[in-house]
Amino acid sequence: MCTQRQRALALVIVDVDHFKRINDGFSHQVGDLVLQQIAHLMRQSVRTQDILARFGGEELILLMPDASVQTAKEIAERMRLQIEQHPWQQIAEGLRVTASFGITGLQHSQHDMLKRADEQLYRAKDNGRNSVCIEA
Ligand SMILES: Nc1nc2c(ncn2[C@@H]2O[C@H](COP(=O)(O)OP(=O)(O)OP(=O)(O)O)[C@@H](O)[C@H]2O)c(=O)[nH]1
Repeated sequence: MCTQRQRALALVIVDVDHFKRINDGFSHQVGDLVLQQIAHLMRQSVRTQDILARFGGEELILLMPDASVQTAKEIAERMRLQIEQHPWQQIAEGLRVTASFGITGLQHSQHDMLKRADEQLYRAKDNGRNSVCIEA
């Protein structure tokens, strides 16, 4: 019989809060700058083995090999704070930006990870946004 040790993997989905309001209230160009800056801030906090990619319009996805959901949560919490505290007014006066995070991991199940991370993201949005939710 063959056995294989299951490695850890965490999946994080990040969605900018009220992004439509940013586009409508400032401009599409400001919206684009916000997305670029968030990707830049996140890249500073990821490890070399992590994969950060754009996923659809205003969403980013982060794949973290060998990370538990708990580790991913700590890193996501740091990113959330960095985004909240970034001096956005340097891009446009009055601009404030937050993001919501949904996280799941292989430790729960290998099935439907994207769907499950997305469910956590929606929980974060429901909790008032600017928050990190993990699969319990
Ligand atoms: N500037 C810019 N806007 C984009 C891009 N891709 C998607 N969008 C916009 O992102 C907005 C996404 O809005 P919604 O999905 O309604 O959600 P939201 O306003 O972010 O609100 P919540 O997710 O509920 O907090 C839409 O208005 C899209 O037009 C892009 O590349 N650049």
